[in-house]
Amino acid sequence: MVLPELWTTGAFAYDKFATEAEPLDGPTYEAMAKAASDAGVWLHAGSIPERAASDSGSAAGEGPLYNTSLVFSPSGELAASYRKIHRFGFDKGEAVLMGAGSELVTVRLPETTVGVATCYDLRFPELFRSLVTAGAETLVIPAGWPERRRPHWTLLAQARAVENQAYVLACGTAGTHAGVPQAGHSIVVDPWGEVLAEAGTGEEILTVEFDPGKVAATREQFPALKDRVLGLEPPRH
Ligand SMILES: NC(=O)CCC(=O)C(=O)O
Repeated sequence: MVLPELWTTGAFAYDKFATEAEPLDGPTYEAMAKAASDAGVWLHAGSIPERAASDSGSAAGEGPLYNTSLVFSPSGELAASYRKIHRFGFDKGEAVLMGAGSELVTVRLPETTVGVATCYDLRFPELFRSLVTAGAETLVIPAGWPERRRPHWTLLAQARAVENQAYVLACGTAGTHAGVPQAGHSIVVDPWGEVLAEAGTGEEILTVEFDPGKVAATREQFPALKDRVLGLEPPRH
């Protein structure tokens, strides 16, 4: 199960990031750990505004903020957390308010290895290539993507699937966040680039069954990933 980005505050509700921020193991962590174990499922619980502990040991609440995703196992254990690496700089909000993550995160499930990214990360193919190099076969992307740029959302989700020969599960917010209409349109794309399921603009539960073995089969039948040329030099002039 996958939830969207910053659903506890609203993706574009910059004024709420600091006031609604939680430590990693705060109330949302508790509720989502219980939800995962009650349902007995792997749960990517979307992201929260995380208030990290202060390095300097000063009073609680003064550490940096991060846009942090949480992934729980079916027993309710935290399997992984991921701090969004590419902050949305367009209107300064996130890039000013949040710190940047610096670590790639993959999670081994029994059926597939998941690579984790968040929203704006979708625009940066090198992140996904690094995740695939680290073993990812399924790319999971919670997002708060605006309706205004919905064509980019579906195009980029398909592009990341095709170029990496991986499943893409991208879950977007619905409704209006701080005056910005959201795209919704959560989407599941297979390693060949075919859209297996796509939601509408409104709130919706999207259910899809997929074959994790299709990643290896696609990579074997059409081995484009093996033909990469790495380490190209910049032009000399
Ligand atoms: N929440 C986000 O990262 C917004 C990204 C976005 O609107 C875009 O890339 O376009």
